[in-house]
Amino acid sequence: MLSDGTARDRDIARARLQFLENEDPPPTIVPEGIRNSWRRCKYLGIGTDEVVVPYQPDYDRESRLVRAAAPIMDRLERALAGSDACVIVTDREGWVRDRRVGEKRLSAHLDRVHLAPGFNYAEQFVGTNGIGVALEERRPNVVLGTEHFNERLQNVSCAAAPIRNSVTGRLAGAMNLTCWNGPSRTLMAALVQEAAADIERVLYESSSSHQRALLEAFQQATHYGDRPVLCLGQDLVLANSAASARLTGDDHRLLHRAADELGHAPRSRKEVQLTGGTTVLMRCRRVDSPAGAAGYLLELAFTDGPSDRDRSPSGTRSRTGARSGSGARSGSGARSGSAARSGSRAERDATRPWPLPGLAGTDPAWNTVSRTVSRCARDRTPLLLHGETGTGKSALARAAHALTGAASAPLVVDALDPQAADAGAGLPAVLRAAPAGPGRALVLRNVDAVTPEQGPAVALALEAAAAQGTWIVGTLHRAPGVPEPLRRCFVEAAAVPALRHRLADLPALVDCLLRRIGAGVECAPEVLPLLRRHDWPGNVRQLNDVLGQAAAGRRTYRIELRDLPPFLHSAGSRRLSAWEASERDTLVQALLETDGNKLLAAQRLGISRTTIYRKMRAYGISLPTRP
Ligand SMILES: Nc1ncnc2c1ncn2[C@@H]1O[C@H](COP(=O)(O)OP(=O)(O)OP(=O)(O)O)[C@@H](O)[C@H]1O
Repeated sequence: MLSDGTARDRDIARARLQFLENEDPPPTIVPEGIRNSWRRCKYLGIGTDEVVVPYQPDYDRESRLVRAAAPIMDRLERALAGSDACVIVTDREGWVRDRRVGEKRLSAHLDRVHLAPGFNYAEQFVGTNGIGVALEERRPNVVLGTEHFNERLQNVSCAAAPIRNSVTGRLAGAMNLTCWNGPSRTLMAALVQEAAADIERVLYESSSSHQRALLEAFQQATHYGDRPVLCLGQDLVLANSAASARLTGDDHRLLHRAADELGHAPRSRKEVQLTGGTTVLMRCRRVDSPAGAAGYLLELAFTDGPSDRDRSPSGTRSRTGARSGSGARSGSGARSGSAARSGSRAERDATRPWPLPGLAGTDPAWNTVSRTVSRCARDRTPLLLHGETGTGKSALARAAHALTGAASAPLVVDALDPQAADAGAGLPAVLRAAPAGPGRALVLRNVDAVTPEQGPAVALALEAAAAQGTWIVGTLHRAPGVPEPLRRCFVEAAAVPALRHRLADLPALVDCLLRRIGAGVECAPEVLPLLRRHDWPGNVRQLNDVLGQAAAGRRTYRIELRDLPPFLHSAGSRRLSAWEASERDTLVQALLETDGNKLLAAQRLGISRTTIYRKMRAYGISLPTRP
């Protein structure tokens, strides 16, 4: 830890000022983690001289995290009594849940900068700080004095470490130690990491015996080698990277059903056809815990459709499916384990971004599908892309085709287009008329909408185009939907991940889509967390529409919470009637206009405050508190 006057502090302070005036921070002076955080802060337009953070005084003081952290916080409070140090625990969104301070002056200072229970210290509100960086980058870090983005935090230093739920692998919160500038940074970092590990251990011990049994079985099975392993419990899915890269959430359900059908045989094998058409041989073992059957451990061997890495140099054709871990939204914990240990080529490839022109994303499943589509475009391998609507199937084909240096864009034909789907020879005729030859690409959207009558003629037209060198791509929402005569037209298949399964890509996608919408349009910092809460059934297309409409109707230079459509402010899972949807929208509008003040909103709508609370609960409305 350095005192205010050290040369390093001065250099960092100077680099920060230059950075604020648009110079990139010199890597020799500013550590990489800090540089990256400063860039994120600048992108989000975070203030540098005022601490303005959301506050929610009503939170669960008995949450699992708070209970797990309590004995560790008690111990640290005793150890740090009278010292110039403070320990803080936050939840995974950065809300401060507990704080213990050694001495009064530091306590008063932290109150002034709102580093106190009920306030949110995520990076998107306060800028570079230990808690924010630990949660954003999911790793321990130290932020010293002038490295803080906000000037008001520069007379303290902090070390923080993420707290993970070791069963699900998910982030649970962060542990942070803050003190006046001065003490040794190594000690701070070591102390905070040890405390985070202790909380993780308590969390593990408080998990169910089913979950612990599954995790143990999973760890044993993945300890050696990198064969695909999947563990399925009632509320938990564990997959190593070799399995998660090739299975979708629907595949998990199929495999679960197949395992159930095997009954109670201690070890058995079964062949299962996955949603992408690939067949997998699963070896299944039931996992028991002291409380009964916990779930299944499946060791998988993909018996057809070798993946990228198995493709021989002589050009043997293959089928691939790609997707990252799954099911997190359906109430199951999902994690990818042993990626570091296994390190097969497919896994390493998945972590390497594969940028395509005009598209954003670096999620492993997105990287894998981008790489597959590019290879197919280069080799003219007919490809079937499946994934929910708006995930970017046509966009991928367009971008990969452009990357081959082709002069013309792909011709996109939609089998659902009434003209193409015309009962006469409509669709086959449209396909036959498409310009064909090397350098051309033909995308047939909604392949599954081709009628049985049209199927044979459409297959012939696609084969004829492919024979002339045209790259053929088919898109549809669910892989098994390809009608029989058309199956033979496609040599490879790949899954495009849903947006809710790659939410880490959200900031890059928002950035990319806003650039398309127009120069200078940006989002207020509190917008991204709200976008992250949504499921996005319409995927990137829906995100694009929401941003486009919000940008068109924005009242200031940037998109604010109140510019977003009301459905984003509510998290209800039930389908609403038209009347209910309109009631919810009116409620959200009133709350936004009164800055979340329920009393004012109730008065404005002529209803009681109790009613407004009840309706907010019923519709799942929770407006982030505005600073
Ligand atoms: N990774 C991405 N980066 C930027 N924009 C994207 C990305 N993925 C999709 N989009 C945009 O989202 C919109 C929808 O994409 P696209 O039409 O390719 O979806 P799709 O999966 O083919 O949909 P459908 O199944 O309905 O045909 C397009 O505007 C596209 O440019």
